[in-house]
Amino acid sequence: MLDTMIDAHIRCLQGLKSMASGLENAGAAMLQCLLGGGKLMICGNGGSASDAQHFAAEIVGRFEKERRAYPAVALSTDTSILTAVGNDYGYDEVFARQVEGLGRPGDILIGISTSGGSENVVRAVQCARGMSMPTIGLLGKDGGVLKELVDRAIVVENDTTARIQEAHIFILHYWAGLIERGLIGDGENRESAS
Ligand SMILES: O=C(CO)[C@@H](O)[C@H](O)[C@H](O)[C@H](O)COP(=O)(O)O
Ligand SMILES: [Zn+2]
Repeated sequence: MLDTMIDAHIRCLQGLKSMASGLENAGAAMLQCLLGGGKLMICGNGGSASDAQHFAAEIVGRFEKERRAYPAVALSTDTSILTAVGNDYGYDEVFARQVEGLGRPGDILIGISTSGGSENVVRAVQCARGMSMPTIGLLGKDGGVLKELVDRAIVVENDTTARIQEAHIFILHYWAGLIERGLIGDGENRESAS
């Protein structure tokens, strides 16, 4: 069981090598957004909510280097907003409503969904598009409906949700490093103490 899982995990990550240019371009778009004064908004359900929060923490806090803070917000964190919007408008609206309230043109929305089909992520992307916010989908399986909806689709083509999630967090760490190196520039490239 463990051996099989490890082998499947490695195969899944190996598959990312063929996605190098798409991954780099999406990371560069996020870097330009932050350098231009925009913010990253990230949403997803369950494990993908955790991934959204993890990534936001690495942008607002830090990844590996000492630097100033940059703006990123995970849309799964405010329980008052989630319960109010979920209760009054339905769970499908919990992310879209926050995009409408917090998003500005020039921000980027990153929707994370292993199936590519979560309705609340779909609606958030539709809302962002209506507000001229570029959208990135970090997806799995065949990319689902979100693959056709987002400006940039990153699809981990695997059928196992856990393997997709493991690849997603790897990609988010790759992006965090790429973005951080771009934010710091060559001169101030200091390792953080911890
Ligand atoms: O972490 C896991 C499964 O590994 C679950 O919590 C999983 O994220 C949830 O079932 C999500 O609701 C799945 O949504 P999505 O990835 O299909 O958009
Ligand atoms: Zn999981």
